[in-house]
Amino acid sequence: MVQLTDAKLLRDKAYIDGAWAGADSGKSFAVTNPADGKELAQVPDMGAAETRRAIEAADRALPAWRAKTAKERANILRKWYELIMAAQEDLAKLMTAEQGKPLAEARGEVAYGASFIEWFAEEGKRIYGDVIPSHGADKRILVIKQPIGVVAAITPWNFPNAMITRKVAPALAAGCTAVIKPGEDTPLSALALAELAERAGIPAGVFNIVTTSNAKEVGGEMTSNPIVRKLSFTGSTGVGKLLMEQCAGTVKKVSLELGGNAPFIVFDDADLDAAVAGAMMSKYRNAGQTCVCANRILVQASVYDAFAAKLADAVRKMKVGSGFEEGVTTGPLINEKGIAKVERLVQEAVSKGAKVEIGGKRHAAGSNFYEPTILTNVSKDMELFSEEIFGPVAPLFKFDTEDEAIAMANDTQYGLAAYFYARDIGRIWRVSEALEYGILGINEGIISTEVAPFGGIKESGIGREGSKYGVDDFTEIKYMCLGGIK
Ligand SMILES: NC(=O)c1ccc[n+]([C@@H]2O[C@H](COP(=O)([O-])OP(=O)(O)OC[C@H]3O[C@@H](n4cnc5c(N)ncnc54)[C@H](O)[C@@H]3O)[C@@H](O)[C@H]2O)c1
Ligand SMILES: O=C[C@H](O)CS(=O)(=O)O
Repeated sequence: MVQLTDAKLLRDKAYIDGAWAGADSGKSFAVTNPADGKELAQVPDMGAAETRRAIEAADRALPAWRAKTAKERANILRKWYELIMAAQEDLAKLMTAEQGKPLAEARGEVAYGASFIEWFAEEGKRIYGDVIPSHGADKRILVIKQPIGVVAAITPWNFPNAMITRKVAPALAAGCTAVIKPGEDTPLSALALAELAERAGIPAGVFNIVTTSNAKEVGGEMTSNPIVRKLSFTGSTGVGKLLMEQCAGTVKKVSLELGGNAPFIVFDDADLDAAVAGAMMSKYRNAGQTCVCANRILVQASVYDAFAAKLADAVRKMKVGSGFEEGVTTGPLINEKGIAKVERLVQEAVSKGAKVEIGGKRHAAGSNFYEPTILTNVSKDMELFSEEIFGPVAPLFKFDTEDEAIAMANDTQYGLAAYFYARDIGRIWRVSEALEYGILGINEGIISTEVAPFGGIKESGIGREGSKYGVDDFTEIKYMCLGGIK
């Protein structure tokens, strides 16, 4: 069990229409610690009927919530932000227990997640419209923006707090109401957010959490129910495509934050120490389980050996173990499926000639732990060039020219994040404009912040989260033509 200061933050019921509820069937499913497999809690295993009730509750709550002024909603959201930050340690412990990331990373995610609530509480007050010069002397043209309505959100396990607040904060600030299905591996962080939302005064029905091990059934209700006007999804590209198809039947607006295959390019004019520091942060954060992790490290031939040696020195200093253990940098992967994928990709690369410089196998700390790994002598025909690794594995590819690096970097159906290290200003502009990605880290390995637009192109998604752009996805534009004015 997790020892919390505020025991009420560990909730084992779903949250619908302001009430803590079990499944109609009475069924529940286990939430386990990926570090040791121990059960943390049982949560309700809900289905379509409960999801429908949550959607209907959100619909009933919508008129009063959207009728509040932006400032009234902002005051409530600000209170939620303050309660989350006051509970940061407990929320971090819950997250490390159910997701595995080191406690320091979990604390960081809680603050990152809360920053979206802080940011959008203010942005909700700046959802401006337009007065447009009229096309007729007897007419006046106005444009207003209104909340899109009931929002359904489906979120992943790798950031079980921030991927929820990154959607719910702009939605609620704009006057929408929301129903969330969190990842089945990590529902406790979501339920703790609901407990704090209730304490903050977010009215019943405005924010609902449906827990389930049957994502297909709950998602099927979310994507087909006509009351839902918007689906916001964060997860794999494959599931994103499926949900997008399912939303077509009722022409729902969709926002998709999907998979990545980030290139991390080190040019011969890079500051190699800075590049190594950036690669460590980008590649190994959350044991490599982030959508913006460096997935392919591309190093110019003349600096390849020097970079590889420096990176290896840094990786050797990493510590694998439980996220609660002091000094641990790399926790467990989320489950057997996740670690089996990493194992498959490494073994396939080795079978085609890759050399394991460091790591390359499961760690003795437990069945879900994988050694931080560096592979050299890798090539484009290996599956890890095209597939998202989602583990602590850094394949170092070699290139000769700038054009070759850009071609390799863009040789993927993904387009979320890309990184490169260089100091020549002409190169920085040429490469920045040539890379086909939604986010660039230039001499920087950590790029995520609430003030900037986060999102991808190609098969990495649709829409942006965070920044002044993030609220647009939760509003509809209405054009008003006032006639009869003489
Ligand atoms: N772009 C981003 O911001 C971002 C952020 C985090 C994770 N991701 C991506 O998510 C993936 C890892 O997360 P994951 O393994 O949880 O992804 P996933 O797609 O397997 O699951 C994501 C969510 O979708 C649900 N889901 C799965 N199948 C479903 C279905 N048929 N109908 C409805 N819901 C369904 C899951 O229960 C979970 O809540 C990676 O590809 C990663 O790149 C992207
Ligand atoms: O995994 C995807 C997250 O969006 C990563 S980040 O926390 O936003 O950098």
